[in-house]
Amino acid sequence: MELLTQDEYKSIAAGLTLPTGAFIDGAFRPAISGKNFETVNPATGEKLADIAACDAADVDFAVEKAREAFDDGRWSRMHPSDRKDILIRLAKLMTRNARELAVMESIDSGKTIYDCETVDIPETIHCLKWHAEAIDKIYDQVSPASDDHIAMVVREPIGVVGLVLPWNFPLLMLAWKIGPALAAGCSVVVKPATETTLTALRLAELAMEAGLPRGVLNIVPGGGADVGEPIGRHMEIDMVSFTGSTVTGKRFLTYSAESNAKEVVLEMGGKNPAIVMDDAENLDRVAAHVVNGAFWNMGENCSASSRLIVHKDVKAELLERIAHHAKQWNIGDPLDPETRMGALVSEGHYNKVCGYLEQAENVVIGGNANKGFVEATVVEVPGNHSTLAREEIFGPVLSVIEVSGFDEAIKIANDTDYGLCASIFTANAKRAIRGARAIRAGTVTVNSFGEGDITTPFGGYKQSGFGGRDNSVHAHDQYTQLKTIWIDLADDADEAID
Ligand SMILES: NC(=O)C1=CN([C@@H]2O[C@H](COP(=O)(O)OP(=O)(O)OC[C@H]3O[C@@H](n4cnc5c(N)ncnc54)[C@H](O)[C@@H]3O)[C@@H](O)[C@H]2O)C=CC1
Ligand code: BAL
Repeated sequence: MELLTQDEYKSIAAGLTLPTGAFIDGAFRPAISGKNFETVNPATGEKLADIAACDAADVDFAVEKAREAFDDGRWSRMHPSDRKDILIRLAKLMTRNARELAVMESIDSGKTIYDCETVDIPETIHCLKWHAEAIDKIYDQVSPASDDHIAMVVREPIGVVGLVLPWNFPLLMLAWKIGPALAAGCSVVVKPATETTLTALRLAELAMEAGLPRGVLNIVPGGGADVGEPIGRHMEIDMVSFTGSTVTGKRFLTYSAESNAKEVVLEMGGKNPAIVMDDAENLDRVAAHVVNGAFWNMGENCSASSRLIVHKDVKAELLERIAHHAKQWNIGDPLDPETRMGALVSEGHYNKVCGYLEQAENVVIGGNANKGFVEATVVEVPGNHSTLAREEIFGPVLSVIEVSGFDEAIKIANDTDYGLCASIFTANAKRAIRGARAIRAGTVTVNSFGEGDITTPFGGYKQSGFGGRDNSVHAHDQYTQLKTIWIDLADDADEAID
């Protein structure tokens, strides 16, 4: 899609109708308490809307409606091909409304319109379509059996699912979860991040237009303690899938243990290493990847390459080239299509990132911050023990650690509580494969930065992930459970039971 001008985007933003109610049982509603919370544009500080501030009572209502929908089979027992048709209709409606969704996402989150138009919205649509297309092609199984029995292994939707979302890719993370959950036949209760609720509400409206039966997709806006915790502790929710910080993710294990032992899938933080060895080819290209990995989406990305582990012999040249590429990541109005770095998501998060910048003693590139915007920053750190090398900053801050050899690089890469993503830049194929195997992370890219695509599973080792994977057919495992149906075929079956 061709990009518009800044003025054209501003005019779309000014004309948007923003959804403000909770979306439960197919309709927008105020919170039962009547309370609201403000959502603001982090790039300007302007209030955008007052949104229903839900709590446990709204969660109960949404779960009741989701359970009703699941149990009467209006979606869970619909023929998979019919579910597919409705989800594809939703994807088409999103395509028709892509521009509006991109602008809404940008003003609500501070993300650049460039990213919203070229990545977030198209990837969201692709994700929904992909899972819809997959669902009538995933087969149940018949087990290898003796003559005396036949056993079927049937995949059933898990039931009512709670989805608790982060603010860094609001629509895309929603799609990563509702794509497979709805395709599988589940009913869902979604809690968007408080900072970024608007596009989830709009998507729910489009889903109704596409023909999704009421009660199947419910969006309950509100705070973590008010809505997230009641979802985690709900006795009628069968499974929760969460993306966000490790601290909050772990709480869901407690909620589950203290309620109904619901299944929990957690996609959490990262402190992802990019290893650059002395034999890496084309340092300019490597620098472009490292910069993209560190600064894309203002570093508000769980898979951001936030630790550069670089061989001492190539460090100086690589940093020079990184400085050159970092200059192209200009800060500006997120609605200007030329802008590559927008505003951080909230004042609170901006202050947190600035707190880390204050700890930086050896700033090589950038280091400045102003009113919600932070420059692409590269910091040399004394070693992997420093705070900047260990904690997830979730901002555009790249910490550089110098090493003298491959084994040392791998050891440092693994010296972290996290294990989400990693990349290795080397021309030596054996090193690349040995490194990829040795690094304890869910995704390792070689001579590139990335997190794979919809066809490949995404999730973390160690404290980056728990219980399952997003993306690919493996994502369907989260939202389904296996049932064995065993049938005795022996002539004397009745006697055998006695
Ligand atoms: N891995 C990732 O993709 C993300 C990581 N983060 C990290 O987390 C840090 C804090 O950001 P937050 O927005 O506070 O992340 P968070 O992990 O606290 O929030 C994620 C979701 O959990 C909900 N939540 C918060 N507290 C909860 C509770 N006690 N019980 C149930 N649900 C709860 C939030 O409302 C949001 O919907 C960031 O600075 C960043 O480092 C944040 C967002 C995404
Ligand atoms: N990068 C997609 C997953 C996340 O940041 O939460």
